[in-house]
Parts: sequence; structure tokens; C-alpha cells
Amino acid sequence: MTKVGVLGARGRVGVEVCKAVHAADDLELVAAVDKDDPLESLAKAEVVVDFTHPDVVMGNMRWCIDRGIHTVVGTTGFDARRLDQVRGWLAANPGTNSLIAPNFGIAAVLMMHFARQAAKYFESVEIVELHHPNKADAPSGTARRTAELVAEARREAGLGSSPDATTSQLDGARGATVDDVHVHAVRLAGLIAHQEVILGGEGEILTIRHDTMNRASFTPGVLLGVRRVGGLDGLTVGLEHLLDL
Ligand SMILES: NC(=O)C1=CN([C@@H]2O[C@H](COP(=O)(O)OP(=O)(O)OC[C@H]3O[C@@H](n4cnc5c(N)ncnc54)[C@H](OP(=O)(O)O)[C@@H]3O)[C@@H](O)[C@H]2O)C=CC1
Ligand SMILES: O=C(O)C1=N[C@H](C(=O)O)C[C@H](O)C1
Repeated sequence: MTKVGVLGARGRVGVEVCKAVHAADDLELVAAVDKDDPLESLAKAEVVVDFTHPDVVMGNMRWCIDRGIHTVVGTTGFDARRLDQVRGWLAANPGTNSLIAPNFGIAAVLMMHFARQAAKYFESVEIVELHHPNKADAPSGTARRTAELVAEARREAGLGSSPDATTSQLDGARGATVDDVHVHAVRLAGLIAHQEVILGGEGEILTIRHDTMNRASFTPGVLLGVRRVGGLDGLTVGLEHLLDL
């Protein structure tokens, strides 16, 4: 039995992760920790799952890694600087591994994969992500990662920026740019998590859309990460590395 701790255990995703760990025959939920609870109860865990908040996730990871506890992290807000910091902590604690994934939904991972595959065939691409209004960060971690993947594919194919003749605009009208890809964030009551990658070429549009219908959808990916993180090597970013894509 792998001993698992959950951080953010009373949150929207954390509740579902606790249920899934509890229901798994090969996993034991040894600690369910939320805001203001002492981290010490996580000390008996072999793997800690974090679905908290971008402002606190780095401190949580540091605490776990310094104690040799593997981490599976869904919390967003990671940029290159933060990832380098995590790599440094892992290097100082050999044998300890972390999996950080902007989206643990299998269909979301496929959506990102298909967007990367399609990117080289289209001169234009933009991303629209749509989320519930309680989300702290914009654009979403998934949209940021998708933009990076699409930009990588465009660079490899020798494509430049998407055509855009805009010379005057209201602030924000064209969204944020991530790696030269425009990303638009909608926050709306009734939504959970959704994304469209819109690719345009001569006389054709391809739209790749993903919809999250409930938060239990993240748990098969999280459990896969929990089961596999011990066999990874240092830091792994993205669930796609654990899938046979
Ligand atoms: N990678 C993925 O597949 C997914 C990632 N996410 C990301 O996961 C994160 C959490 O999302 P969600 O569950 O919707 O958010 P919630 O706000 O519902 O849950 C976060 C929980 O963490 C608690 N918390 C805050 N600070 C701490 C702390 N220092 N230690 C322990 N717990 C703490 C919060 O308490 P309080 O409310 O009192 O502040 C809350 O209960 C976000 O960054 C989100 O973007 C979400 C869905 C899927
Ligand atoms: O906050 C959320 O809800 C979600 N966050 C992740 C993100 O920022 O990409 C994953 C999913 O979109 C849900």
C-alpha cells in the first residue's frame, strides 16, 4: 500500500482526490490537510498530492521534497523560474521525484497533444479558455502549456507570428500573449473548465475543444501520477509523459 497525503483536501479538487485515494485498493490516505492544518501530519506519506493555490504551492513542495516525499502537483502558477527552483530542491534530495501537470484530465492532455500536432499546418492559432469565476489565475495553466506546445511546433515548422493587422485596441481586447500565441480567458458562473484551440488556414478552420464536466475527471490522472511518481527521475512536467501517446 502506498501512503498518500492530500494538500488542499477540502477544496473542489482535493475532495475528489481524497475519495479516489480512499477507494483505491493499493493506496492508503494517511493525511488530508487543508489551510491552517499542520503540515507535520504529512510526514508519514510516501506521496503528497497538492491541489491548493499558486501562492502556497512552492512552500508545500519544498516542505515535502526536503523530507524525501514524492509530490504530485495539480496546482497551477508554474513558470520557468519556479520549475528551476523545484529542480534545485530535487537535486539536493536525490531519489525524490515530482510530477507537475497543468491538467490531469486524460482528454485535456489529448487536446493539448492534438493541438501541438495540428499547429504546423495552420498560419493562425488562438486559444480561448473558459473557467468558473472562482479561479485565481488567468490564463489557466492548461492554456499556458497549450500555447507553449503550439508555439514550439510553429517554431519547428518555421512559422512566424499569426497574421494580425490590429493597430488600435482597447487594453486586453486581443487577450494575453503566451509565447506569441494569443490566449483569451473567460470567467463565467456555470462553467467548470473548458478550452478551445482555434486553428485557421486558407478557407478552413479547425477547432479542438475540451470540456471538463466534473472534477472527478481529474482523479484517474492523479492516481496514475501517484502510482508512477516514485519511478520517475527528478522533475516531470505534464501527464503526457506517463501516457503512451
Ligand atoms: N492540474 C489539474 O488537473 C487541475 C488543477 N487545478 C488547480 O488546482 C488548484 C486548486 O483548485 P481548486 O480545487 O479548484 O481550488 P479550491 O480553492 O477549491 O481548493 C484549494 C484548497 O486548498 C486550500 N488551501 C489554501 N492554502 C492552503 C495551504 N497553505 N495548505 C493547504 N491547503 C490550502 C484552500 O483553502 P481555502 O479555501 O480556505 O483558502 C482550499 O480548500 C488551482 O491552482 C487550480 O487551477 C484545478 C483543477 C484541475
Ligand atoms: O482552476 C481550475 O478549475 C482548473 N485549473 C487548471 C488550469 O488552470 O489549467 C486545470 C483545469 O483547467 C481546471
